[in-house]
Amino acid sequence: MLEVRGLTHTYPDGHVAIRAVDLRVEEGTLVSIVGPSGCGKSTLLRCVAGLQRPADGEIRLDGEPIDGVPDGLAVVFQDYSRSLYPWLTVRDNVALPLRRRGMARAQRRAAAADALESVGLGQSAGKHPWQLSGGMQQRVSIARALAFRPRLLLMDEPFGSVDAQTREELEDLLLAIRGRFGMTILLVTHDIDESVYVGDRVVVFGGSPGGVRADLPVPLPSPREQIATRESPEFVALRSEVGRLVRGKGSVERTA
Ligand SMILES: Nc1ncnc2c1ncn2[C@@H]1O[C@H](COP(=O)(O)OP(=O)(O)OP(=O)(O)O)[C@@H](O)[C@H]1O
Repeated sequence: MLEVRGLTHTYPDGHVAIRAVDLRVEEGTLVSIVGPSGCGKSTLLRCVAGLQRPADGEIRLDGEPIDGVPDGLAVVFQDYSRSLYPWLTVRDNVALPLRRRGMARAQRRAAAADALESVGLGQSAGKHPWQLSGGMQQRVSIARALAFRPRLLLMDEPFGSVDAQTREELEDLLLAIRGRFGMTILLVTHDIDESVYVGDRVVVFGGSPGGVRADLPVPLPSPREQIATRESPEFVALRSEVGRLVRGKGSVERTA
């Protein structure tokens, strides 16, 4: 369980990016966070990741306060090209964080191979990132995050740099991974359709300073399917509602 209470973050220049954010996420839930540019989504994620210390409020993961980067947490950012080391093989990129955690060599290789298999890149372990397409490189970033079996996976626009078809493949990969590993996931996205398609809940952020405008359950059955799910009346209705809320129209509600 992830609990965020009264979270406020002020940058050193005095800018208050988020104010009094409350959020509770049950274990194994995938929460999509959407909202207009600049409303503080990444700020929230960086505070939860322990990468920046909030001015006020608290964040607890399974009851333990987050103060610094917690164990069992992995982050995937949009810019895979800067997060992978070009001089290392795909296998070594995935295994590197395991080495830093003191895992023995044989275990590292096995964990990296398993993680690469689970993102469909078992055959590419010996290649270098620059030999792979953008979508494949982002799969490597996801494999690296999965390799040490995080309890909490934070993703900041992870599919923002790939083409539309690859994006759909990665969305389905994310759902498959969540089904297999069962970790809690916070996914920041600009894409309203994506927020509904992958989410168990959609949290709409807005305002300045940013805060939670709405927290909506996603009443769509699983498994989801790119065409049938997106055509369903429930999907269409929720996507419209989220769209209105993101644009600052529609009633503010917290229903999840
Ligand atoms: N290091 C910083 N110093 C000062 N202000 C910052 C800093 N980083 C972000 N901000 C400001 O804080 C606010 C929230 O930024 P943040 O990046 O969290 O928003 P966001 O919702 O993730 O935006 P986007 O969707 O465009 O990525 C913005 O007004 C931004 O300009």
